[in-house]
Amino acid sequence: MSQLTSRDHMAMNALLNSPSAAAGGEARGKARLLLVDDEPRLLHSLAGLLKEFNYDLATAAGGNEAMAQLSASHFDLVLLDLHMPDAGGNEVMDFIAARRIDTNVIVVSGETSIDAAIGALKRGAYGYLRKPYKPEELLNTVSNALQKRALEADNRAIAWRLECSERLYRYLVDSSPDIIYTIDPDGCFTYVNDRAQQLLGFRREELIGQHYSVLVHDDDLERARYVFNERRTGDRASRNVELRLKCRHMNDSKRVFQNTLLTISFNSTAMYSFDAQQNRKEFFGTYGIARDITDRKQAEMQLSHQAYHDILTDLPNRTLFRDRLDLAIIHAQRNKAGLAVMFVDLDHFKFVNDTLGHLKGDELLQKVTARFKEVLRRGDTLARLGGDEFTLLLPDLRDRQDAALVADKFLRCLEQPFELDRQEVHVSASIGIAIYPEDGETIDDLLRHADIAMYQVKGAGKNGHSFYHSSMQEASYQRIALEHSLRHAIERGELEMYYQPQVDARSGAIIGAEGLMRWNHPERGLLTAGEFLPFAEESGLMLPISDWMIGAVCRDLHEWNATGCEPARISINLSPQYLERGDFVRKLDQALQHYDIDASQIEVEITENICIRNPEHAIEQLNQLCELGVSVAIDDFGTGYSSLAYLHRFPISTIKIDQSFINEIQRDNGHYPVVLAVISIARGLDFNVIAEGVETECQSRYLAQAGCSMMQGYLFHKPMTRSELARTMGRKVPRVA
Ligand SMILES: Nc1nc2c(ncn2[C@@H]2O[C@@H]3COP(=O)(O)O[C@H]4[C@@H](O)[C@H](n5cnc6c(=O)[nH]c(N)nc65)O[C@@H]4COP(=O)(O)O[C@H]3[C@H]2O)c(=O)[nH]1
Repeated sequence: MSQLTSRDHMAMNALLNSPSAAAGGEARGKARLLLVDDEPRLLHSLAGLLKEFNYDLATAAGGNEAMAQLSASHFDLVLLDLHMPDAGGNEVMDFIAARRIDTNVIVVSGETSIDAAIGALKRGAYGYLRKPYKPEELLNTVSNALQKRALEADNRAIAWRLECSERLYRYLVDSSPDIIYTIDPDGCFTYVNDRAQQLLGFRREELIGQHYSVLVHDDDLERARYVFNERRTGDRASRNVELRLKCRHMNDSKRVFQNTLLTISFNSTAMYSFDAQQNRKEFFGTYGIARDITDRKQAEMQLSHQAYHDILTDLPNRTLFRDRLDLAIIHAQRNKAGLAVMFVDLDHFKFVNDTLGHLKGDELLQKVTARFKEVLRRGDTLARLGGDEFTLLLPDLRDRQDAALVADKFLRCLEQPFELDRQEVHVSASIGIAIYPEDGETIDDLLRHADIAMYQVKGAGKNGHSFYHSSMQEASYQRIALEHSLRHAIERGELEMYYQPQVDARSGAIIGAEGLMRWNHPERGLLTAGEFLPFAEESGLMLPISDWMIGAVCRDLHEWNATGCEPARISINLSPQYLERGDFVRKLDQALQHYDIDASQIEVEITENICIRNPEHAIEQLNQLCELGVSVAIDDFGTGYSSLAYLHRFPISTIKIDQSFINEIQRDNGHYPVVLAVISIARGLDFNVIAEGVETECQSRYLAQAGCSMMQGYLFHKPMTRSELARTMGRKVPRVA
C-alpha cells in the first residue's frame, strides 16, 4: 500500500470535500479596492470615479495607513501613489511582496520618468498610470487587472484540482490490491503500480520497458499474447483470463514471494487516442488489471483433491477408484487384456481400534498404507474405501499369478510388527482377488466378487489371499442373510439367554453362572454367541442386543428369586461398544429396580482391553457400577494388553483365566507358568480367580492344586437354558474334583 503524504491528504480532502471547486471556478463577491494617495483631492476624485461601479472601496491617505489596512484585510487591487511623505508606493509594494499579500497593484503617479515606471513594474505592479490620467484609461486598467486576476485565480483552482485528482488516482492505483499496468503496442510495460513489486518481487523500474513475456510462464505464453495485445475495448475486451506469472524467488517472509508462480486473473482493454488531423483513432497500448488468485486456485485444487482422496491416508477414495477402474476396463476391453481387482481387509484392526483408541488406529492405517505403497508399481491404484478396507487395481495383467504375487507381497509387508505407543502391534490382511473378464466385466461385479473372495479368506482363518470362484457366492449369500435376519431376531423373539454354571471344584457347589447369548435361528438351529455376535459388532446391532440381554437376565433372575432356586450371582458380558456409550449403568440400574433384583446378584464381565483404551473413563464407569453394588470381573485375562499399573486402580473383584491358557494344561506334573502367574497376581491383589473352559479332570486338579478352585467349563456344565439351570440348581448335585 503506497504511503499518503500530508499534501496528498490535503489534496484529496479538497477534491472530495469541495463541490464548488469541483464545478470549476469559485463564486466571487464584489472586488475590493484600496485607493492610496496623500493628496485628499486626488483621492476623492479617484473614489468618485470608481464609486459608479460595483466595487467595494477603501481609502488610505498615506503609505503607512495603506500597509496597516493591507495587513488587516484583503484587497483584490491597490491603486497606489508613488510619492507620499510617510512611506512611498515602492515601500508599500515591497511590503506586499515581503508579506506575500495576495493582491494586485496599479501605480497611479505624477512621476513621469521611465525609470519610475520600470521600477514599479519590476516590483510586480500590474500597470502604471500617469497623473493626470484619463478616466476611461483608469477604468479600463482597473477592469483588466481585475479580470486577469480572476482568470489567474481560476487557473490556479483548475491546476490544484488537477493535481488533487492526479494524486487521488495515483494513490488509488498504487494501493489497489491488483496489479495495474499499461503496455505499449510493442508489448512493453509503460506503467506498473506498486502492487507489482509486492506480488512479483520486481521493482517498477525493472519492469518498465520490458516485454511482458519476461513475466509469463512459458506454457501460458500463447494465451498471454491475446491479453497483452488486447485491441478490443468494452464488453468484447479480455475478461478473467488466467495466466501464471513468474515471481522473483526471494527469501522474504511474505507469502507472495515464496511462490515462484502466481496464478493471475487478467482483465485488459485497448487504449486509443484520437488523431484529429487524420480523423481516426490510434491504438497506443493496452491497459490491464491483474488479480492474484493463487489462494483461490490452491483452495480449488485442494477441494478437488479432497473430493477424490481419503483424508487420512491421502490414497484415492472410492469415487476415484471407480473412475480409474472404469477407464482400466475400457482399456482392457480395447486391448483384449486382463486386470485384477483386490479387496484388502485388515485382520484384527477393530481390536486395535477398540483397545488403543481411534487415534492409534488411524496411525496404524497410515503406517500400513506406507508399506503397501512400497509394493506397488506405477500405474497400480491403491484406494481406501473406509475403515480398514482397501482396494487395489492392477491394470494390464498378463497372468493371474502376477496378482497372486502382489497379494503375497502385501501379506509379507505386514509380517513385521508395527510400533504404536511403544507397543508392538501385529496385523495381517485378508485379500480377495477378482480378475477381469473371467470374474466380472463391470465395476460392481469385480468389486463384489473380490469382496466375496476376501470373506472366504476371513472365514478360512484370515491372513491370506484367495481368487474369486463362483462357488463362493453361496457362502456370501448366507453371510448377508445372517446379518439381515439378525436385525429381526430381537423382535421375533429368537434370542435367548443360556447360563453356564460356575462351580467351587472342591465341593462341586454352584457359586454362580455366566449368561451366554444364543440365537434360535429359524433355519440354522441354535447358534452360539461366537457365531453371530461378531456380525452384531460389525453391523452396529450390539446396542439393541445388549439392551435386550440386560432385560432378559434380570427377568430370569426375578423368576428364579420367586422360586427360591437362584444362583448366587449371574455374570454378564458387556461389549466395549456398549460400555463406551456411557448410559449402560443407568439402564442396568433401571432394569434391576424394575425386576426388584439385588445388585449384588449381578457381576459384569469386561475385557481388560477396555481399561487400557481410556482408563479414566473406564474407572469412572466401573466405580458407578460398584456404587450400585454390582461387582466386576476381568474376562479373558492375559490375552489382551494387560497393564498391572491400571489393574489395581480398577474396582475389580474377579479375574477369569482365559480358556486358551487352560487348554495348555495337559499333565498333572507339567509346568504352566502363565496360569500360575495369573493365579498369583489375583492372590496378590486380593481378587477372586475363576478358570474358564475347564474340560478335563487333569486341568481341574492342576488348577485346584495351584490355588484356583472356582471353575467353569464343559467338565462341570455346558451352557444351559434358564429352566435347565433352575432344575440343576434345585438338584445342586455336588461334584468333587
Ligand atoms: N471349548 C470350550 N468352550 C467353552 C467351555 N465352557 C464354556 N465355553 C464357551 O466359551 C465361551 C465363554 O465365554 P466368554 O469367554 O465370556 O466369551 C463370550 C463372550 O465374550 C461373548 N458373549 C457371549 N454371550 C454374550 C452376551 O450376552 N453379551 C455379550 N456382549 N457378549 C457375549 O461371546 C463369547 C463367546 O461366547 P460363546 O460362543 O457362548 O462361548 C462361551 C462358552 O460357550 C469349555 O469347556 N470348552
